[in-house]
Amino acid sequence: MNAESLNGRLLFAIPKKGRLHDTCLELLAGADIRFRRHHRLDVCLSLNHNLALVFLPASDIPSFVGKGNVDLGIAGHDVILEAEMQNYVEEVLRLNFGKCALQIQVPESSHYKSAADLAGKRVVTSFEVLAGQYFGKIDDQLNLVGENRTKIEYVGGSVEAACSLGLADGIVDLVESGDTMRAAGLHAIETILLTEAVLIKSSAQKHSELEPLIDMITSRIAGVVAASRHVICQYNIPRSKLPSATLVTPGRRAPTISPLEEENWVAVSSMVEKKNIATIMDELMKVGAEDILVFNLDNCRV
Ligand SMILES: Nc1ncnc2c1ncn2[C@@H]1O[C@H](COP(=O)(O)OP(=O)(O)OP(=O)(O)O)[C@@H](O)[C@H]1O
Ligand SMILES: O=P(O)(O)OC[C@H]1O[C@H](OP(=O)(O)OP(=O)(O)O)[C@H](O)[C@@H]1O
Repeated sequence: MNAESLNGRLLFAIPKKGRLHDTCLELLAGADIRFRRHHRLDVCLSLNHNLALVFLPASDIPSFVGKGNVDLGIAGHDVILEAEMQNYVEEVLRLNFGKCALQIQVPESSHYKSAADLAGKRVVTSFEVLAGQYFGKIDDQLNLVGENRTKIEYVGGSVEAACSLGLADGIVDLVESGDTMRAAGLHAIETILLTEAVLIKSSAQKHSELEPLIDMITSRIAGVVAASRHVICQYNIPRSKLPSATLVTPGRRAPTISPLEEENWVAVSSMVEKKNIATIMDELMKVGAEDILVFNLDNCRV
């Protein structure tokens, strides 16, 4: 492939490894963006759209999109803020994965109870901008100046080892399950930010001839994301109990109701949020539903 073969193509940046990579590939498959990635090659042409995928380090994607080097990308909300690209990229769609929290953590054995207790101490992090802004405000409130201000040290990884190595009094890092934090003998004392993966485009992208393709990709990915959040719930119920059941499963517009061969019984089918399904099934049983079945959705446009 040469540079000319990219001419006129939409460039779509995808994290090349790490936490977001696998789910991004699932989204591309769900959006029917086909490609063949050659071993060790980070740029590849789509086989069925006028676009090329660019596999980049997750933390570089906001700057590539913000500076207009690529048109579209998937990145954590956290790294957009860390790269200070929030005014240069537009967050088009929240993607409902890569959810975690940027938290201030200290050794469980320490006496630090809040970020203010750590002010003036040593904090190690890969998020020096966000940590710097957060502690900067606290330092200002406490009128700390010069050497007395909080010392933010950057490390590229293994942040959680910093306290036990004696390099830090506290750290700022991402937490999802909390396993990494607990394994390192740390606990969280404050949350700086909640984050998830987002689809981003360059703010300068408006009115480009690529806009229709961006809109189509956005709509396809939105469909895959919506499908992952929902299930189809189907059940049988006596017609007389339908009013209470449809309060439990109102559907997006309305539930689909079909007559059964058995007199006075109907089958109901309705889209519901996956996270509520257990409670919904409990409620449906209480109002007299039977034969409750739940199906995953592969894809949708809602
Ligand atoms: N434990 C986690 N659970 C969910 N999402 C996470 C988790 N850790 C990180 N993320 C999200 O994934 C993004 C990439 O994190 P990852 O740990 O893969 O980065 P990385 O290894 O530094 O990637 P790269 O080196 O390629 O930049 C983070 O910016 C965050 O948005
Ligand atoms: O709360 P948990 O579920 O344990 O997740 C938190 C860990 O996940 C991320 O690192 P990751 O495992 O992606 O690897 P990295 O440190 O190499 O970036 C993050 O930096 C934490 O170390």
